[in-house]
Amino acid sequence: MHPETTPLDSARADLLNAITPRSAHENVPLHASIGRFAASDIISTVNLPATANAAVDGYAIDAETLAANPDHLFPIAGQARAGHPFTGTIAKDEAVEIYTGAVMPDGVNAVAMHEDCTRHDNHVRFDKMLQIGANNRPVGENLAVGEIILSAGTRIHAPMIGQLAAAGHKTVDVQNKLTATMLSTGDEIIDVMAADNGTGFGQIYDANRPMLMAALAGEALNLHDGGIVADDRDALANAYQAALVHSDIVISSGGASDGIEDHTQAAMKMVGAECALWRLAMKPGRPMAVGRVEDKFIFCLPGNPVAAFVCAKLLIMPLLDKLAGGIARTPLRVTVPAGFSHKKKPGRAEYLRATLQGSGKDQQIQIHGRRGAGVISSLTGADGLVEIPLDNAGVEVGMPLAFLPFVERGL
Ligand SMILES: Nc1nc2c(c(=O)[nH]1)N[C@H]1C(S)=C(S)[C@@H](COP(=O)(O)OP(=O)(O)OC[C@H]3O[C@@H](n4cnc5c(N)ncnc54)[C@H](O)[C@@H]3O)O[C@H]1N2
Ligand code: MOO
Repeated sequence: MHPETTPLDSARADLLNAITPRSAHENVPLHASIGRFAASDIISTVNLPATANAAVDGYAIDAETLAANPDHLFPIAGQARAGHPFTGTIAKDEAVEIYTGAVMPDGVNAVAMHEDCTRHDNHVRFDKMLQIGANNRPVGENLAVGEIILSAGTRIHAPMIGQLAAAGHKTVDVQNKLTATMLSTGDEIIDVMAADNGTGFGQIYDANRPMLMAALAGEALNLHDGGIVADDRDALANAYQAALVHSDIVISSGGASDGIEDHTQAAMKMVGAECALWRLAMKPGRPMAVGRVEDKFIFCLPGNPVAAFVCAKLLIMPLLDKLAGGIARTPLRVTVPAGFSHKKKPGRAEYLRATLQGSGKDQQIQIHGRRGAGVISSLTGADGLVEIPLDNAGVEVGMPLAFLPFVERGL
């Protein structure tokens, strides 16, 4: 008998609903706000640019004077460079030599590129007509007073840091980091960093903890290394309990299923966790479990490394966003035709590792690597995941499917 499973979307939605976001926040220097969640709206108190300025190198004039006198040889009244504004006065029939980024002086309203002008000593003739406002960047073109620079809950990325710096913000009010402990379970698992003599018969190196800690490293988390715990329910319960003292979340991998050596369910009970989810209708990732202890969460990832990685990305990351006071991210889904066929029974969504091949109309999704849930090499070199929906009974070439890109191939 197959146990009940929950579709990923409804599991994620229910868990998101069950989360009360943390509200503590702190002020951090601008450069340290990368990857953090804005704690409040930041409204611009400035116009950017603050003054109209030239968008090209050339000559600034009054466009109406030029329209009335196309052949006029404009005397050059002076020079305006970025950081060196022209502060003199300009008569209607005069021009200013101007460079990109220089403040537009009073009395001119358009800039001609020098390629479109003919210079005669200290005069210039314009070879083309100009519209008022041509080649100048108006006040507030980038950002106007009163506009939102950043909404509360937004995850701060590099362009936002650029915009905040441009608007004069030295610090940002961000949500506090969550604290998480990552541990691996299994009698067969040994720590690659601590092993002097390789693996013994039947032993394997811990791949999940280094991989998952690396995957979560940029996620506004204080990450603690909870080490490796034996296949023993008391040891696992003790490890959960110890981690819960200082962590908002505990993430374990392995022992999530219900074999004789799978102790996560029992250990969660022992620490008083209420089972908020057990078993997802997806492959890989079926044994995934989530327990809740007051406002803290225990995430029990399946032991198979690909299953652990996929569950961390698709289920845990959005939950962490919300828990940290941010807007839960929804992965980008791009619909692309399948370049492969695949047999599958309805009732379980599948997330296969994939690459995008070809371009334009010929772009197709191809399966990357071998298929098992333990095959880490299917993740290395993949561009992303392809989702084969739960109800789908198989894939034929040309069938449109959702492709979920990994960040490594995003910009
Ligand atoms: N009778 C059934 N057997 C299994 C089922 C099932 O429904 N009925 N589910 C299968 C699925 S699906 C998965 S996924 C696995 C996961 O189960 P567990 O979470 O209990 O994982 P383990 O048994 O502990 O380990 C599975 C596999 O992964 C290796 N592993 C574990 N931890 C690590 C680590 N830190 N680094 C590298 N590799 C790790 C472990 O050695 C096993 O090979 O269960 C299926 N079985
Ligand atoms: O669904 Mo398992 O999670 O095949 O690896």
